[in-house]
Amino acid sequence: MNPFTPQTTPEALREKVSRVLGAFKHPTLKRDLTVLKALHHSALLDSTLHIELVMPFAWQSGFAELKESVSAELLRLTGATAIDWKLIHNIATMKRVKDQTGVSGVRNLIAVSSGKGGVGKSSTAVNLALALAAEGGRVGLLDADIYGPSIPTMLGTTHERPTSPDGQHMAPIMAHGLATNSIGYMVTEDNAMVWRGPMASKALLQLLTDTLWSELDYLILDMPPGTGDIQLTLAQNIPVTGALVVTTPQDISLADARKGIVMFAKVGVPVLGIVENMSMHICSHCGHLEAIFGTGGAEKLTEQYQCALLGQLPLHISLREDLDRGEPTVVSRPESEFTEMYRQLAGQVAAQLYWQGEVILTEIAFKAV
Ligand SMILES: Nc1ncnc2c1ncn2[C@@H]1O[C@H](COP(=O)(O)OP(=O)(O)OP(=O)(O)O)[C@@H](O)[C@H]1O
Repeated sequence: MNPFTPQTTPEALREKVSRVLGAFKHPTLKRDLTVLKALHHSALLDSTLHIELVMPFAWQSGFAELKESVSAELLRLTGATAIDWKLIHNIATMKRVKDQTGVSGVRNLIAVSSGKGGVGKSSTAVNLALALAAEGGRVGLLDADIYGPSIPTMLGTTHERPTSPDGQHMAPIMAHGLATNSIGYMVTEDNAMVWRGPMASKALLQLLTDTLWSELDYLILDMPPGTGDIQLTLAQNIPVTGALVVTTPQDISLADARKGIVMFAKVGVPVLGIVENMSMHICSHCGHLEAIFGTGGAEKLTEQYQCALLGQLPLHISLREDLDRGEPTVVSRPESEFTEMYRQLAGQVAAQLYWQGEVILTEIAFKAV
């Protein structure tokens, strides 16, 4: 036992640790760690301070910043010579649209949408899913973009085919640690193009419910682009927890993003916020920044609709090249500034989902095998 702290009781130690944790400020903490009851365990053993936190949303980056910011203060206050930190994620299941029953095994379903095609919705969905996993969540990705299922290409899984362990359900295809499924695994692109509205929506609902998702904290749904009947049907019938709208800063894209926000509002799906993709072009030769699609548009949109601007991603050739190779940036360049941006986005999405919603008790997950 450290000579400075022989008299520290477990209660007094907990109180000290709580006070320091409670003062920590972070963009993902709308209320502090003591309000969250995050401190699960603290003990001082052989001069080592053991701290165990339990968080209800994916928080690995926030945790790293916490350690960096408060460790010196904790060592000083407790007389410990080292800290053994532990973070456990027990991710909360949040209330869904109109109290719908969830998908078996899935705690939270996040729809990634866009008012128009080509703004980088699928790219965002893929990198966001991987970033949420890096932040500590168990994550799945469902490609619902029936007219252009690009997820298998982006994950390098185009040759995979789902298997069925019971002749009725599909086992998801695992890629870079994500549980995935896509209409692209089952039909060729030419076939997908002829699907009509009701058929497409039905196929997607089936894909969602007939996949044997393992226990997932977050299932990312890459929606078909646009705000037509299919999107409306999906938004109405899928037990979505929250939606993101991806846009570029360009006027036309913003006008469409606006339609997306209105569509989700109509069916009572909470919009977690806007993601601005291709905010700035970064030249791969000289690093020069250029606002090809204009600036400030998404900010205006978030002011108008009072929703959060969750992240701004640049337009950069390596982001596209990584996706074309089936090795998304978040996994192929984990130390890059782009990965950092996606991880920040993931942290914001996870936090926003938690703070904006209402926690429900996790249902006992049962698999229909
Ligand atoms: N930030 C970015 N930097 C560079 N390239 C990007 C970026 N975002 C997307 N792209 C590229 O732009 C193209 C279109 O992206 P993506 O398929 O994600 O768009 P989408 O909105 O999902 O399109 P659709 O609606 O047609 O499915 C892809 O080739 C992708 O690699």
